Amino acid sequence: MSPVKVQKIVCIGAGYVGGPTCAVIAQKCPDIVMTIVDLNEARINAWNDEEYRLPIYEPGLVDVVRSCRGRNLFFSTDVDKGIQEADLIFVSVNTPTKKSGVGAGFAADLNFIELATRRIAAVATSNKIVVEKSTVPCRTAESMRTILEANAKPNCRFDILSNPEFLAEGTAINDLHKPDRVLIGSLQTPEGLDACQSLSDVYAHWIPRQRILTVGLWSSELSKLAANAMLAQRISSINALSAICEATGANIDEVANAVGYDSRIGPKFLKASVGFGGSCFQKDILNLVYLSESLHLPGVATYWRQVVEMNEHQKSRFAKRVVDTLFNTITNKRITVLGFAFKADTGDTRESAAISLIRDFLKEKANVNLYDPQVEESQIWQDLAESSPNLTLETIKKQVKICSSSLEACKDAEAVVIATEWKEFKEIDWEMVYQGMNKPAFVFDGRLLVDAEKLTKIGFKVVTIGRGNL
Ligand SMILES: NC(=O)c1ccc[n+]([C@@H]2O[C@H](COP(=O)([O-])OP(=O)(O)OC[C@H]3O[C@@H](n4cnc5c(N)ncnc54)[C@H](O)[C@@H]3O)[C@@H](O)[C@H]2O)c1
Ligand SMILES: O=c1ccn([C@@H]2O[C@H](COP(=O)(O)OP(=O)(O)O[C@H]3O[C@H](CO)[C@@H](O)[C@H](O)[C@H]3O)[C@@H](O)[C@H]2O)c(=O)[nH]1
Repeated sequence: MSPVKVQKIVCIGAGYVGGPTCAVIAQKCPDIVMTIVDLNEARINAWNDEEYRLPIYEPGLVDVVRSCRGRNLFFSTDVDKGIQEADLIFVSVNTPTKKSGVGAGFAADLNFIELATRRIAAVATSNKIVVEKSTVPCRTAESMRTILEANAKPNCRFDILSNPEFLAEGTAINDLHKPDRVLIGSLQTPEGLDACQSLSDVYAHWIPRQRILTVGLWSSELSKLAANAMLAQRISSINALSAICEATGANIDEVANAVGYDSRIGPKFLKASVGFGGSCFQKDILNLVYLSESLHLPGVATYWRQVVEMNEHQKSRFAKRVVDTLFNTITNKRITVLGFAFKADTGDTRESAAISLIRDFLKEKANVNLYDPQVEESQIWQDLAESSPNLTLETIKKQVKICSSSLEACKDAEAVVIATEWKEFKEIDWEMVYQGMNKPAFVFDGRLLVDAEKLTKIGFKVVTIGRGNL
């Protein structure tokens, strides 16, 4: 046998990973036909939208899709046809934290992976390379292989690879064009190594070979969880230090800068914040916690769990600081929350710190004005309803007003809380905001975004994460 030259790829799952990743593969590999399939018809329709109103907001994505959709990039709901025609299948479905049953609240829900795997086995009529793109617990590839082999048609073989994705939302296109590395895990058998070579050849269209790391399957799966756990751990560490700064008069930016100058530590991912969000960090760490417990390593599980607990503490600590500073009550006061996405340059709200903040403000019976430049209104109502199950949506809508600009949102407010680091919040006409607010006018900067000294000169009382009150 020799490595198969990949000509047709299907990606199952047209989400935040499948969409951008495979659009970039199509852009960089004009000799490969790429089809992205999904059961969600509305999502596929949006990917095919004539005006390019795509289902996710990601800078640069529209240009990539525009350059190859209809040429060698296709979006479809016909999952079976996609599977049958492809030589290589990416499985890029969601793997959320389990909500019930064994491991609820920690383990990854692998139901979507299993359904996609069973579908591949049921409809494939030729050999396939099956690539785990989703983030999964260590040894999931083994379960996939068992399912595929037990249901394979005669003369139909499956080789399984792990190829976790490391893109971050908001910078996905740049991350895909110039990744730090591409990781491919395979069985170390001749067939496994051939499959690995086939996928490496796809990436080698635009990524230098020395950045394509090939390892064993289980190392690849675990490396993805490890990378996210270590990134999140840095944020929890700097956030823990931000609490000490607030109590001592040290400045977290100065501390992070001084610490990050050490080349063994490095400057990235040391930005203190109101807490990390996103669909991955919390989910993947809890997954690691569950894995550690299943392996009878409770000390290891406790260590990683603390990274998530610190994050929860940071979010509630910040909400409490708002209440404490506003003279211990925010009942009936108008609080403006700027930003609802979990970070700038995305419309994604999964695990966004803003959701926890607003939930806490609603508990205190505050009125909230909210503005985010990208998040859809329907998504905001859904997130707020889910986070405050004891309140009816009608009550929430009485307390929360979604505004169409920062200026509108800040009008008549007692305090502005910056929850997401959108660049436009830095550039607001703060003089005008000040004039329209009740006095004393407070700004709570949960993202180290605005120039606190400048705002103080205007007249604001500025409270910044990781700094004592000015
Ligand atoms: N979002 C990120 O930035 C990111 C980055 C790296 C890795 N990941 C991982 O990648 C995976 C996908 O994440 P995402 O954010 O793209 O999820 P997502 O929810 O945006 O997309 C998953 C898609 O899969 C579809 N799907 C589920 N089961 C299906 C099936 N059987 N057949 C066809 N379609 C099916 C869903 O309809 C959905 O559209 C997860 O495991 C996640 O942890 C995510
Ligand atoms: O110094 C920092 C850096 C990030 N954040 C916050 O951390 C969260 C996650 O940010 P980021 O990692 O940039 O975005 P994600 O899209 O969640 O990407 C992470 O999760 C993905 C899914 O697994 C991985 O592929 C990426 O490598 C990994 O960075 C966001 O709320 C950020 O605001 C901070 O508070 N301080």
